[in-house]
Amino acid sequence: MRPDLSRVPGVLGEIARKRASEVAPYPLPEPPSVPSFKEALLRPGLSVIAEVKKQSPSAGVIREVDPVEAALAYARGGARAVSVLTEPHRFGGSLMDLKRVREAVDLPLLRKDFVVDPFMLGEARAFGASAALLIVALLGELTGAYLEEARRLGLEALVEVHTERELEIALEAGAEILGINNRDLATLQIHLETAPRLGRLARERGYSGVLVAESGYARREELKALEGLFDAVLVGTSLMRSPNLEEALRQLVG
Ligand SMILES: O=C(O)c1ccccc1NCC(=O)[C@H](O)[C@H](O)COP(=O)(O)O
Repeated sequence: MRPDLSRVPGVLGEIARKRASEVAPYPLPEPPSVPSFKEALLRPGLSVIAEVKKQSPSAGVIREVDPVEAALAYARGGARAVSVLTEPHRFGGSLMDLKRVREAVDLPLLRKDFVVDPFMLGEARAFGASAALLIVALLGELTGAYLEEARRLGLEALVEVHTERELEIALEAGAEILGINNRDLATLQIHLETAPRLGRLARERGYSGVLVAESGYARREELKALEGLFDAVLVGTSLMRSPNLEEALRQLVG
């Protein structure tokens, strides 16, 4: 049940094909109990998923940081969930980061990686994630099958789209937590009107689940376009660039 990644363009394709080449199943530890990702995002007001992101293809090296320290600062600053990068080559993440953050904070954790094999879902659950990211641009028509496997494992899924076609696939697959990425993961270009546009379209198509806007947010006024439409926003780079993560988060959401 692996997607065909041969025609996935740009940076996204390079990262995904590398991750696919590395998947080698091994015995997984007993999964810990974890809090609900969805329930956390549905609390009143715009929820923030704060991302621990040491580096990225678009920003380069962002911050040398202990992921546990960053997650604790995010928790103090009011984050409702923490996204932990586990992709090692372009983001400097690891499953050990996820495990250590799980042991340090009570918030629900999102495994942020490029899931291209069902085994990566079992890893996410075993190392303490409440949810894993499923990128429709990678999984395509397999999105529904990966969603089913996640549910079987007791893992929630943030199903991420960037285009109208990907939105249709996500809705067809039965996504309950829908992420709309302002960033084109192939070209790295960011357009902040993407999330509101596709968020409105999702609601017009009858989607009543959780809506998450992702990427490119740095200032509170940029979040105004999300109010009344989105339940949550995922923010990484602008927080990680701030001298004080807790303060930056408080300023962002007030
Ligand atoms: O961030 C990148 O450069 C990137 C490149 C290729 C694939 C994915 C990438 N980022 C993943 C994300 O979407 C972001 O980490 C997340 O939405 C937070 O975005 P930001 O607040 O702009 O760091």
